[in-house]
Amino acid sequence: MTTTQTLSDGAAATSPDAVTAVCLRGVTKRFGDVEAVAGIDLDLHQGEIVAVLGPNGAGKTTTIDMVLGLSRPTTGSVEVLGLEPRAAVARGLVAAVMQSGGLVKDMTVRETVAYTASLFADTRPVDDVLADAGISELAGRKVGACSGGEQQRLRFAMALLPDPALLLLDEPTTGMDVEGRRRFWATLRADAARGRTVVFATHYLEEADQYADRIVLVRKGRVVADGTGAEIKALASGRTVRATLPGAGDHAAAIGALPGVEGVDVRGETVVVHTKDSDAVARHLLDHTPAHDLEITAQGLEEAFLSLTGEDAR
Ligand SMILES: Nc1ncnc2c1ncn2[C@@H]1O[C@H](COP(=O)(O)OP(=O)(O)OP(=O)(O)O)[C@@H](O)[C@H]1O
Repeated sequence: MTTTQTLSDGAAATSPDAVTAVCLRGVTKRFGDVEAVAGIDLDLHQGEIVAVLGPNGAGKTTTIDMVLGLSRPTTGSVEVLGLEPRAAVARGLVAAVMQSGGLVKDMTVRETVAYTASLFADTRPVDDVLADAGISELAGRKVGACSGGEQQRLRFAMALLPDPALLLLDEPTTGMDVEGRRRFWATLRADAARGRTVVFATHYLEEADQYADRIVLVRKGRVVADGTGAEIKALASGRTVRATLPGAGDHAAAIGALPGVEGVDVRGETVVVHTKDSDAVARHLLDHTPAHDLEITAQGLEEAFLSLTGEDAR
């Protein structure tokens, strides 16, 4: 897939006159020979929970860094709530939870949050953000004694201090257990209902599908699909038809020419066909070849993701 597939306007929670939370226009970012972001146009709306989904090296972190004003695009423009990213951050409108760094092991959880609060002119009460992040009971614990998931929730508490209109999260639930994850998303969902825009980067279609209103799929620095979880899954709703086929090699070309067929693998006397129209393939195999023992399977979520972002994605 080389062109962006815009499947919905993603504006369900938005009134027509709402300010766009994040606006990217023709954004590229180069590091020497590497084009980490290769031309992204994107509008994210207030109150949306958006997953930026893509494999390693797709450009997710680079894009988030530009939205945070940590780096500037090579070309194009980034606006956050109508402002230049650094101006939006300086006003406390944007906060982020990144994967690592930013914590002092010898400080307690409460000291860490209180210290961060002291850096802002105006923040929410420390106890409130500890409670929202589900770590009130850990307040007196040294950061170094907290698990990875607990440290991630501590970063989340710190990010909630300025009550940001836009919250950016890079792999937010790494290390969290099931209950921690559930609480985390429940908090984010409640905040989004009050208008906070939440953008998170993830490798997992399942997490994106479960928690995001909208999934922006990136691959090699470009947006390759943009829509709800159901829409993204439908894009890759192919099936696999497997059959025993004596002389499979002689039939491969004809099978490959059938409508909807995306790939044909011949492994000895077994043929494996990836297709959007499994009925047509099954009909052809049974009517025009000596195929037998047909099996038709639907693609799982992870396969759908791989077929949209893999090397052979069209
Ligand atoms: N500071 C840098 N210098 C050189 N290359 C960089 C730099 N930062 C990122 N890259 C490259 O840009 C590309 C995109 O990286 P990025 O970290 O944005 O991907 P990602 O989608 O966040 O990946 P991951 O899921 O692995 O975190 C990669 O090829 C990466 O190696």
